[in-house]
Amino acid sequence: MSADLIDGKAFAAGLRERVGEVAAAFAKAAGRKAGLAVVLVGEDPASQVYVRNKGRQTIACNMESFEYRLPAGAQEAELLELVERLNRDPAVDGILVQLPLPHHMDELKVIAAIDPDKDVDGFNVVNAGRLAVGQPGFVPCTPLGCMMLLKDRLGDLSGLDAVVVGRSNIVGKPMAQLLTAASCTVTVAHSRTRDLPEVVRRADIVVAAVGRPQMVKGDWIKPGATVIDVGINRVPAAGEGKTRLVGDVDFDEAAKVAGAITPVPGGVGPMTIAVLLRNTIVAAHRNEKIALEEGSL
Ligand SMILES: Nc1nc(=O)c2c([nH]1)NC[C@@H]1CN(c3ccc(C(=O)N[C@@H](CCC(=O)O)C(=O)O)cc3)C=[N+]21
Repeated sequence: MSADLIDGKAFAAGLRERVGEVAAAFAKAAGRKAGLAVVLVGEDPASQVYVRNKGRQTIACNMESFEYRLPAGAQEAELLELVERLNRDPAVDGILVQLPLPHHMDELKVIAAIDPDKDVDGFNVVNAGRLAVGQPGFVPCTPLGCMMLLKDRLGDLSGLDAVVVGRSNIVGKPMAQLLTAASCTVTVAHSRTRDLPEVVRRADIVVAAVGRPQMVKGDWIKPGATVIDVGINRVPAAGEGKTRLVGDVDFDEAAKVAGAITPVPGGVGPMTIAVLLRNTIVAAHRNEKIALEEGSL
């Protein structure tokens, strides 16, 4: 391996530290802690682990965590009612409804019900629109975390060729907009892109977010490029019933060619939750009309 490792886990720990300090000062100024509400529908074991981790980290950052669980069979109307209640609750600054939802629920409808100024996931169309036109709003946590890692590594990104592999609403599209706003020349590639390896080989910055284990190969990477791997795929591993996590990039191959690369786990994943906490403390300052010092996060 010749690439430098981009340590998302360490960067996320530093970000949580800063969020914790800002949140302590907020609690003093506002006379209450900032609050994040997380809603989980159903009993998916992986989702339960994530929700528990979010709650723990929220509390560790001097904020209040509110957890709500609905059974997998709950009606959509029940969830919408809960979201409305959280919208009105002044102790709640941020609302996250864990996705995916059960199939009988309309995710777009549920996300649309969240007050855009409490939508710390940045999934509401109002926040997508704000990002598209460059207004302040909430930016989805995973792409914002990727941008933080890129700027920390590369500084000014202007003029660089960036290729985003994947066009989802939660990663690919907002990622492309953030890179465009940072003056990169951006290509959005996906499963139907012709000669994908050739397209990726042009990139100074590769962001892989397609959800296909180890799809991006070493010979797709321009020597010295910066590779951000958003994929989190659980695959079978050696040993009876064993599994392991791999990204969308073939790490061992790509690390021989890239200038820098994020690992999975320990790369983008931990950044997602740290940025969620960052977005929540930003929301709290806006809700209480307390100024947040530029550069304190
Ligand atoms: N409304 C909503 N917002 C989300 O942000 C959201 C969601 N729904 N549904 C599920 C996905 C998934 N997600 C992850 C967050 C952190 C890690 C993470 O910290 N991963 C660790 C490894 C964790 C492990 O070992 O399983 C890592 O990459 O190092 C992974 C995945 C947020 N999501």
